[in-house]
Order: sequence, then structure tokens, then C-alpha cells
Amino acid sequence: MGLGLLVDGQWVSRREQSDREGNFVRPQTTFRNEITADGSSGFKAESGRYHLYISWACPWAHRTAIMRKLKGLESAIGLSVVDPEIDQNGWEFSEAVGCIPDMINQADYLWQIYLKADANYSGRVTVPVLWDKKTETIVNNESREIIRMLDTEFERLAQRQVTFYPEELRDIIDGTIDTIYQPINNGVYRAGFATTQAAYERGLMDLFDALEHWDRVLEQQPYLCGDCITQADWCLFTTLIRFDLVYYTHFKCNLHHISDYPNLWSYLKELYQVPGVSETCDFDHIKRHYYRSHTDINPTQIVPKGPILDFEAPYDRKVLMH
Ligand SMILES: N[C@@H](CCC(=O)N[C@@H](CS)C(=O)NCC(=O)O)C(=O)O
Repeated sequence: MGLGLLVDGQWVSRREQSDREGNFVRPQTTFRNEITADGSSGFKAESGRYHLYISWACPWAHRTAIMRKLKGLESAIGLSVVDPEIDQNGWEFSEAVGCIPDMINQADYLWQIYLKADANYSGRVTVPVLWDKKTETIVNNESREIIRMLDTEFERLAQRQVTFYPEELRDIIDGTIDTIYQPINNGVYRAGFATTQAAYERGLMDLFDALEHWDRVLEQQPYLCGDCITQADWCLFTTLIRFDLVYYTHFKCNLHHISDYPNLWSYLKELYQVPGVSETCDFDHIKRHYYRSHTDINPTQIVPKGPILDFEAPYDRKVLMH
């Protein structure tokens, strides 16, 4: 596949992704600063100060795009979108349809942004990136922390007064995001990037056990944490929306489709139909990214036409009324 990384400030165009047993290993994220409403952290929530670098294709970055949209933060926080195809040069800015070039740092590649933040940076160069124009550094590149900040610290600048992190549910929300991470969000990658049969099967079984579990939960309650949509739902959503299109075939997550699970499927359609969300779902970028970037998994780089799925179809959540 030929993904690269930075080593002591130098771009290296090849890296290992799995351990000796063939398990996919996702390293920790490095920029973990916090933006606060009052600026006590050194990063104050201010209009026009921050910029998000995302890929429409990436499930982690997609979370931040959804939060920016649903909170009405588009005029307060700028956006750049990388080209969907990634090769040994890493994420690249381009003029392709759906992309937004980097007007802030005029970078051609995302690694240049990382080097601007830290000239000796070593590690993966990933999206999402939350950039501070004032101090010219990366505030944070961990999606769950970015969505939390956008949700809680930008209230004053948000054009829509909605919260996905109500005080009384915070522990449950955090716990749920933790619980779904390894088997589901990362689980599709553990199956897809495994390099041994055993590692693939471990990822696959964890994934489908967890999907069964949440399908049952959603029979009893409308959303992962109860009666309202929370950050946890958006964290699950960005994996589910890619599942039947990409993970089922490309990552061999093929015991069932999401559309085979009555509750997960209607829940997925319901979330997709929340106003604003469909505008963040770029199926062309999603499919091109996976099928054309991972050439060790799909050497011909052919992008399948199907499946035909209707996320706009009515959802019938009869289970909810209790
Ligand atoms: N922990 C990060 C993970 C981000 C991540 O892995 N992004 C992928 C895209 S789906 C990436 O940029 N990969 C590039 C690479 O690994 O070189 C988060 O949740 O924000």
C-alpha cells in the first residue's frame, strides 16, 4: 500500500502497519491540546481562528465535519479537504471535485502542515487536523477530542443551539465511545488490514459480535446512550455509513450487511436524514479512497459501481415507542 510517515521531520514513503502476528496496529495520536471557551488552556474558542483539515473519505475526519455542520460552525471554523486518494506521498491537496485546497498554509501535502507545527515531528500524518492560525500550530488531531471541543467550547459561536454531550450523560457517552472503538470503528480496519488469517478472524468476530449487541440495544432505545442523539452516535455513524459500500467487500467484513440488521439499518437511515448530515457524506470520495489507495488489497484499483443503497428511504423505528 505504501503509506508514508514523518521521521525526525523527514518524509519517508514506506512504513509497517502490522505487528508480527499480522494484527493492524493504530498508533496513538500526538497533538492533544484543548480549546476552551474561556481561553484558560491557551487556545480560546474564537471565530476565524481555527481551521479544520479533513478528508471526506475518512471516518474519523467525517465525525468532525458532521459536528461543524450540526453546530452551525461553518463561518467560525474554516475547512480544507484533501484529495481522496492517498499514496506514498500521503494526503495531498488538489483541485479535484469535492476537494478544498489549503488557503491557510498553501501546503501541497498534509505533512507540510505537521512540519509547520513541529519541524522535527515523527509519526503518522493523519486527518482530521485542527489548526490554530494564531499560534500557527496543530491544536489537536484526535477526532473524538475535536468533536467534544466543537460541541462544548464553541457554544457562543455556534449558530445552532444543540448539544450532543448533555451533562447528565457524559460518562455514558465517553464509555460508549470507548466501547465501540476497538470492535467497530477500529474493528473494520483490524479485519481489513490484517495480514494473517487469524488476525483477520479476530477482528471480524469482535466486529460482528459488537454489531449484534448494538442492534439489540437499538431495539430497546432510539440511540446508543438513550433517548437523544449524542457524540457516540456520530462516532458510530461514520463507520456504519461506509460499511455496506466499502468495508463489506474491500475489508472482507462480510458476515452481514448493515442493511441486514433491522435496527442498525433504520437507525443509520435516521441519522443520515438529520438535516445537514447528508451534505457531509461524499460517497464518491469514500469509495475512491479505499478502493484506489489500498493497492495491496485491491491491485486493479477498480472501484465497484454498487451496491445500490437508499439512505433516504423511510426509516421505521417502531421499537422506540416505550
Ligand atoms: N486517531 C485518529 C485517527 C485518524 C486516522 O487514522 N486517519 C486516517 C484516515 S482514515 C489517516 O489520515 N491515515 C493516514 C495515514 O495513516 O498515513 C482520529 O480518530 O482522529
